[in-house]
Amino acid sequence: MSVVEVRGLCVEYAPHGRAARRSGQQTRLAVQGVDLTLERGEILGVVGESGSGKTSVARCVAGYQTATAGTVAVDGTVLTARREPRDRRRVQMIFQDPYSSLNPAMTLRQALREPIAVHGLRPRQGVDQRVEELMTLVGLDLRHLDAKPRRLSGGQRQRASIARALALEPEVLVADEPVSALDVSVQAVILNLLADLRSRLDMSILFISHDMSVVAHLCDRVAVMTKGRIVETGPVDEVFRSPRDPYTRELLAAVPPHPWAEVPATDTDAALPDPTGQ
Ligand SMILES: Nc1ncnc2c1ncn2[C@@H]1O[C@H](COP(=O)(O)OP(=O)(O)OP(=O)(O)O)[C@@H](O)[C@H]1O
Repeated sequence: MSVVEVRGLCVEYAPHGRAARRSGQQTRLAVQGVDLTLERGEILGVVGESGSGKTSVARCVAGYQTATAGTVAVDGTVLTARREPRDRRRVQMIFQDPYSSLNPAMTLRQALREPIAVHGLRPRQGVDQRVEELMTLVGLDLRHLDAKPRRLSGGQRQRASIARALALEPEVLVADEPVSALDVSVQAVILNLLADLRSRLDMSILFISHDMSVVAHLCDRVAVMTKGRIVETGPVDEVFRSPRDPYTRELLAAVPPHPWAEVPATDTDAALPDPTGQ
């Protein structure tokens, strides 16, 4: 059984604010009947230009957005945006800007302890050990435990937001453009971390990106989205070798090879100067 099954998903946005309504702005159909499946341990890329509806699909899967029509099932159970905490935990989202999931006032230790404690995922005496395990899992040095997010580099912050998502022991990670805001040298490092988490934890990942070369680097399958619809789905190498849809061909033609595509996957982020000065 697929770990995520999306059927006939539609998302409509009403015009926002009185001025928009007065000026006769129409309801926006951002997602128009999307079907998707994510298999266990798979990384599925959803790729398309800005405004194609990728984030709206991602938010519905993670339970941040109410669908106008259609269903999202996780492990065969249909979940709406109103989820019980137990179900909300099953799908975790990471964002382009890791600040959006990290409280600037909290140290990493506090940020990682909190979800474990709130959801009662470890007995009290096991929480600190779990926090350290999570730091190690995402490749963060334990000396950063008492740092606040602003003291970290962009790559370290993204690692921390991944650790926080993993603290909830999700079955699925939804990653919305998680490397788009990072320096090119750090992008490959975070992509390799996601690939590593998939192999080590058998994690299933829905990976949203506008960048075909990033998708080619990381994903097993790709769904190509434009104007709220999926126009092509298939194994990444097949879609790249012989794209069937004209829009996919257009996307591929527009993308130069990524600067890091040939770079060996060493941990360049860890080699950055330590912003905590320690
Ligand atoms: N909260 C909202 N209210 C109104 N319209 C919205 C809202 N969120 C998204 N939209 C519109 O819905 C369409 C799809 O947006 P969405 O963010 O899902 O696409 P995207 O492919 O992820 O684009 P981007 O990469 O720019 O985020 C766009 O036209 C966008 O302007």
